[in-house]
Formats: sequence, C-alpha cells, structure tokens
Amino acid sequence: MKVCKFGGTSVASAEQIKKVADIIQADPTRRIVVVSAPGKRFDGDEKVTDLLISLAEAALADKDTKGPLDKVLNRYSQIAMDLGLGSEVVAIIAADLSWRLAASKANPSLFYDQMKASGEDNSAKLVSAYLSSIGLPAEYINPLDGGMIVTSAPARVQALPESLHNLSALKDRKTISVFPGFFGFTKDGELRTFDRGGSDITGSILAAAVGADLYENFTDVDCVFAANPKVVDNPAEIEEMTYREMRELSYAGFAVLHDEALMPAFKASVPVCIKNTNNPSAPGTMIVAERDFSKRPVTGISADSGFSTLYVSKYLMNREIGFGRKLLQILEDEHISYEHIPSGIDNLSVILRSHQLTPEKEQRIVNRVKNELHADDVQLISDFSMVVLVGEGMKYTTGLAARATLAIARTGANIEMINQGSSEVSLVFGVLKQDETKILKELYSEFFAPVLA
Ligand SMILES: Nc1ncnc2c1ncn2[C@@H]1O[C@H](COP(=O)(O)OP(=O)(O)O)[C@@H](O)[C@H]1O
Ligand SMILES: N[C@@H](CC(=O)OP(=O)(O)O)C(=O)O
Repeated sequence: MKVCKFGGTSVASAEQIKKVADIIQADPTRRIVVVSAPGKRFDGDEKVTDLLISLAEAALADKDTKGPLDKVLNRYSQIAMDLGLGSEVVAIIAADLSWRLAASKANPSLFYDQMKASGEDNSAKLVSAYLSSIGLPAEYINPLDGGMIVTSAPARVQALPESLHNLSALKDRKTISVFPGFFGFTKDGELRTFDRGGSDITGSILAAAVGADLYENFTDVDCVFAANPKVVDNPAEIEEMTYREMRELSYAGFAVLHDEALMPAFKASVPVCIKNTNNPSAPGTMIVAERDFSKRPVTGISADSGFSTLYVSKYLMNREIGFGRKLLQILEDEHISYEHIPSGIDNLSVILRSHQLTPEKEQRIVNRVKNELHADDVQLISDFSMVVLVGEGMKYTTGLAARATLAIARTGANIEMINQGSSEVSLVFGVLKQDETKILKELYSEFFAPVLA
C-alpha cells in the first residue's frame, strides 16, 4: 500500500486534479491520498491558505469579509466547474465556510486554525467528489473521525502517538481514502493546524500508521535537487538520500518537504519518494535509512534567512556556574526556542528564528540579560542567514571544511558563525543575509560543478 500526498500546486486547478486522478488510477496500491489546499497556479498567484488567512484577519478585525470570502469560493467553484462537478459540492464548501466564519472568535488562534484548515478540508471533499465522478471508489475522511489527535495549545502542534493506532484502521478500507492534510484535533475536540507546509507531516503520519510500503510526496519538481533550483541554475538531481540528510536540508531552506515530515516515516521504516505530479514517470528522489555515500561527500547545500543572534559577553563566563541555564531561562520565559549556541570562553551567541521576536520581547530579553546576568555586552542582531552543507559522507572526508571556508572567502563575505553538529552530517555557516545567495552559489560550484565538468 502507498500513501500519496499531493501538494498545493498539484491541486491548484482542475487540470492538475485530473493529473492527480491519473496518477491514482495508474497504481492500485495508491490507496490513501492526502491533499493540500489549492496552491499557486502561476507565479504571482495566491495560495488558498493565504487567502484564508486574509479572510480570518478581516473577520477578526470586524472588517468586511465578502471580498476575501468570494476569492476563496471562486477558486473552488472554478475548479468544480472545470472538473464537470455539479453545484452540490460548491454548496457544501460555501456552507462550511460560513459555518467557520460564524464560529467563536474568543480565541483568535483557534479561529485562525479553523479557517486555515478549511483549505485542505474542502480540497479533500472536492478531490474525493471528482474521483467518485470518474468511477474511482473514493471517500473523504474527516480527521476527527479518522483519529488524527494532536497536542493542545500553547505547544507547537504535533500528532500524539495514539493517532498512529487510530489511523491504522484506514488500511482496511475498501475505498480510496482522501484525507485532508495540515490539521488534527486535540483530545478536547479543538481543531489545530500544523506548521505551514504541514500536509507533508499528515502524509508521513498516515504512512507510518498504516505501515505503507512507500510514502509518495507529489509536488511540482522532478526530484530534490542539490540546491534550491530557484537560486542555482540546473542543480544536480539527488537520486537517493537518507532521512537525516533530508531533515537537515529541509530545516534550512529545502521547502520541498517539511522538516517534521521525516520522523514518522523514519520511525516506521517507510521510505519516502519525492515525485512530480507534472511528470510522474520521472523516478524522483528516494529517501531511505542508509545509502552509499562514497561518490560524493556533500549531498546538498541549503540556505535560509530569518535568523537573529543574541550575543552575550561577560568576563569569566566560563567559570560562572549556571550562566547558560539562566540565559536560556530568560528565552524560555519568552516562549523562544533556539537553534545553535556557538561559544567562546567569555562570550556566547544564541541563534534564534527571528519570527519568534517582537520589539517588546527583544527589549525585555536585553534588559534582563544586562540586569540579572550582569553581562558586559548584550546585543540582539537580526538579518542572519544559515547556509548548511549536508552529507553523510562528510564525516569521512578530510579537508572539507577548509574547502568550504575557502569558497566562502572567495565571495569576500565574512563567516559570522560555524557549527558542526556532533553527528557531522551537517556543517552550518551563519552569514549576513545580504551574502547568502552568493555564498550558496559559490559553495555549489565548489562541491558540485567540478564533478559535473
Ligand atoms: N533543493 C530543492 N529541490 C527541489 N525543490 C526545491 C528545493 N529547494 C526549494 N525547492 C522548492 O520547493 C518547491 C516545492 O515545494 P512546495 O512549494 O511546498 O510544493 P507543494 O505545493 O507541492 O507542497 C519547488 O517548486 C521548489 O521551488
Ligand atoms: N496549505 C498549507 C499546508 C501545506 O502543506 O501546503 P503545501 O502542500 O502547498 O506546501 C500551507 O500552505 O502551508
């Protein structure tokens, strides 16, 4: 049995949904289908999830919701019409959206989640109706009935282990299950969405739950490339990589798969294949537990912006027992997680994702570190990027860090931070955002271009 997830671009229009149906029809083992909300049809188009966020914002601000609501409804009715579906499914979607809009706004975060989740929920109803209309026995599965149970606020939303048990029943269904991605329900029955891009996570959980032979993740590129194809021209194709490599690469910039989508499949030993809805005969990229890494030590290079550094220096910091704990406690009090902590004897930097900060939080953190920890210098600096070299073979290759730093030096950029995880599967460079692209390109030509020449 295969679990197939179709991303936003794969269900963006009737034409795309017809390709999805062909893919399902071509292989009778494709029994569980996870869908995203309709995504972009062309450059500059709007994703339905983004339209729904605007709709929720308007509703919460007590502004006119007709404009944003019509935009969402038009996307679905256009698709339904082009698929030759009757008006019934559109009426169901319209009723669903007005029901959600009328829901309580007392907790804005829950209201947002309700609205966002409708994107995948209604997409699943539409796809299921279309599959049925062409004679494929398909059924929409409501995640509440299916048993997708997730954590409750304020924790980051994650599936609870009992979801695996509940969802395993899907493998016995005689029909093709069409399951909306991106959300689940808490034990108290509250709807919560995963992180953006979270339909990948749903697919992985379902694949693990039913013990699938393969989790196929269909998107709009033939495979995972060794670097972001929007930045590097014609990057090398990755035929096979490990879960660990993909996790590290998707952590910083490989948007093709959400970084939290690897763990469920990995734990259940389900291989993952990234494939293209627009070119399903291409073999795609296989993500597996182990592979031969003798040919190329570096598998891929990713880059992502949106990091900040909390720089703290204090004379004799290395001798002060509990300094690190107290510093991290201040961040915990502000509900902030950290990514890396490179340190010297009298100073350390805590690297964070900037989206967690607000001007007020920044001020509070800096004041507390100064006043409570008596630091000599405290600075919160934003606009950092991380460029990450990833490869299982890096551990067994000498001189690799030297090659990487030399390549960066050729760009004239400064390296603000270097971090090599103890597993040595990745080498992380903290750089200024303005230098990110040129460094990525230079590193790519250092590690990939010579091999291709
Ligand atoms: N290294 C990479 N290899 C392949 N695609 C990448 C890579 N880095 C970024 N991407 C981008 O990821 C996109 C697919 O992810 P996403 O937009 O989330 O698709 P979907 O809507 O199918 O979920 C591709 O169109 C591509 O631009
Ligand atoms: N629609 C949601 C969830 C998702 O996974 O979408 P996509 O498969 O298009 O990345 C989002 O935009 O975040």
